[in-house]
Amino acid sequence: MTYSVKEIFLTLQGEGGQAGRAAVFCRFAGCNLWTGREKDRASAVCTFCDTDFVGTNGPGGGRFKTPAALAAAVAAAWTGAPENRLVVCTGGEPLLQLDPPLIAALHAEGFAIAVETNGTLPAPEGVDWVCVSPKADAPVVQTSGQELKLVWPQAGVDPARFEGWDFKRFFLQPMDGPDRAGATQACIAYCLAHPKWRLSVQSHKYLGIP
Ligand SMILES: C[S@@+](CC[C@H](N)C(=O)[O-])C[C@H]1O[C@@H](n2cnc3c(N)ncnc32)[C@H](O)[C@@H]1O
Ligand SMILES: Nc1nc2[nH]cc(C(=O)O)c2c(=O)[nH]1
Ligand code: SF4
Ligand SMILES: [Mg+2]
Repeated sequence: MTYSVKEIFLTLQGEGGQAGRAAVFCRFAGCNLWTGREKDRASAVCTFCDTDFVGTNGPGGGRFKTPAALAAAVAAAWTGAPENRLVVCTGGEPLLQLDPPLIAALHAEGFAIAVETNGTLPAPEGVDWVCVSPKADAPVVQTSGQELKLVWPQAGVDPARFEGWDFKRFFLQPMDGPDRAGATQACIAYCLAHPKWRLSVQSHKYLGIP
């Protein structure tokens, strides 16, 4: 298949349990919960998205005709020493496009593969790190993985809803937007009262890195 990619860039993972780790981000174009157009935001299933995932015109983006071509572009973005290579497949919704041939090609380039997903599609075999971030009005089918990272507060979502799911760690990530400061205070208070949950700050936004 042809893969549509918005952008490919090297940075530090800013969020969750691998925060601080160097990674190539492969941001796939398109999402099943929002068109990405502002005029559709209010009527979308997911209304708080902080990301431009429309089109293939970002740095390193494009349409890749083969898994090997996309894996080579990811490898070319890795400029550090060869060990501990990590690619974070995000989007948009990466599980609309990440398929077994691409997983094989990324592994062949020496990468561990992480995904950031809304959980509405099953993760294929072979993904090394699954981060599910549930959205209030979108049924989740991927209820296991390395981390569950809930953007919070989300109207009508009690974190306790997810506590029986099969994840190694549970994170609350303050919702960025007009009241990020208030969301951060609410997440801190929740984690102090419910120590199953840890705080995930979007550290890249404070550091001024991508
Ligand atoms: C842009 S999404 C792409 C991956 C996938 N579609 C998903 O939602 O998990 C990447 C991460 O950013 C989180 N995110 C999106 N908008 C956010 C916001 N306004 N504040 C905090 N986190 C946000 C998502 O929940 C997800 O964990
Ligand atoms: N540095 C950095 N870390 C991230 N972790 C998840 C991100 C995403 O947009 O999926 C992201 C991102 O966009 N930048
Ligand atoms: S599911 Fe993810 S990519 Fe899609 S609109 Fe929501 S946060 Fe953005
Ligand atoms: Mg982001």
